[in-house]
Amino acid sequence: MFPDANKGYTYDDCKATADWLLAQTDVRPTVGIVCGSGLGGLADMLKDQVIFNYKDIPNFPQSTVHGHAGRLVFGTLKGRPCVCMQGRFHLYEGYLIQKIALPMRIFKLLGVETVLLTNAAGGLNQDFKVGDVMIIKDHLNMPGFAGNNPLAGPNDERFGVRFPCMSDAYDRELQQMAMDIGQELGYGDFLKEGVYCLLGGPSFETVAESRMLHKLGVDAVGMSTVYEVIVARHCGMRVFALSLITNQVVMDYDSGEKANHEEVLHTAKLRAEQLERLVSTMVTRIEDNKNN
Ligand SMILES: O=P(O)(O)O[C@@H]1C[C@H](O)[C@@H](CO)O1
Ligand SMILES: Nc1nc2[nH]cnc2c(=O)[nH]1
Repeated sequence: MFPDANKGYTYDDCKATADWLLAQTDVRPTVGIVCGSGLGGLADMLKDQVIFNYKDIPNFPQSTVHGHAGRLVFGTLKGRPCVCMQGRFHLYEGYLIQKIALPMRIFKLLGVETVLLTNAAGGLNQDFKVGDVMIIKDHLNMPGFAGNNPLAGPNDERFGVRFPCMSDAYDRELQQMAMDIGQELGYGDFLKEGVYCLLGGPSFETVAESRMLHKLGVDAVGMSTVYEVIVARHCGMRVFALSLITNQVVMDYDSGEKANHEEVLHTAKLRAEQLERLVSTMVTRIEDNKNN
C-alpha cells in the first residue's frame, strides 16, 4: 500500500516549481499556512490574492478530498506576505509519501521561514470537547514506526541533514504565542494543548485502536500534518500546528456515535472564524517580532 520510498522529488524539481510560482507573483511569502479539512476559509482572508489551482502547478499533487479546495493562494494578511495551501494531501489518497510533504520544500524555496498548519482531528483526551482547539506540542508518527517517513530515500543536504532532530519539532515560542493570543481573544475555554498521532486512514479508528492510542498518551488522532512537519523541520523552517477537535473518538462499544467526515466538516464550519482570527493574529505577531 505504501509508495516506493526511493522515488522522491529532486531539489531541481522543487526549485523548478518554486521558480515557476515566483515568476507569476510579486508576493514573497515568509509565512506558509496549510489548511485542514473544512478550514480553507483561512486563505480567503488574504488580500491581493494570486491564486493557482493545484492542477496548473508543475509537480504538484491534486486534492481529492471534500473540504480541500486544491488551490495555492498567495497574498497578504494585514500587510504580511503569505502563501496558503487551501487543501493538503494525505497518505490514504494514494500519494507517494514524499509527494504529500513536497509543498513544504516548495515553501522553503519560496522564502518561507515559518509554517502554520491546521488539521481536523478526533479527540481522545477525555477533557477535550468537540470544538476545542489543541495546540500540538508533539506527535506520534505511527506509520513511521514501520519505516514510512517522508525523508526515507537519498538525502539532499541542500534541504537538510540526514538525521534531523525532532524533539524540538514544534516551536515552543510559537506555542506560547498562540496561548497568549488565544487568551487575549477570549478563547481560553476551548484552547488546549496535546500530542497528535498520525494514522494512515482513511478508515476511522476501531474501539480497540482508540483505547490503545489513549493508553499511549495520545490526545488527538488524525490523518495528516506529521509528514509536513518532518519535512518542514528538515529544511529548517519553524513549525506551529493546531488540531480542531471535530469529533470525540469512540472508545466504548455501547456508544451510538459513529465518526464521519460530515461531522468533521460541520464542526470545522462552526469554529472556522475563530481559528482564522487566531492564525491571522499569529501571522502579524510573528512578523512584528521579527522587526523588533
Ligand atoms: O487534512 P486534515 O487532517 O484536516 O483532514 C482530516 C483527516 C481526514 O482527511 C479527514 C477525516 O474527516 O479530515
Ligand atoms: N484518524 C482520525 N482522523 C480524524 N480527522 C478528524 N476526525 C478524525 C478521527 O476521529 N480520526
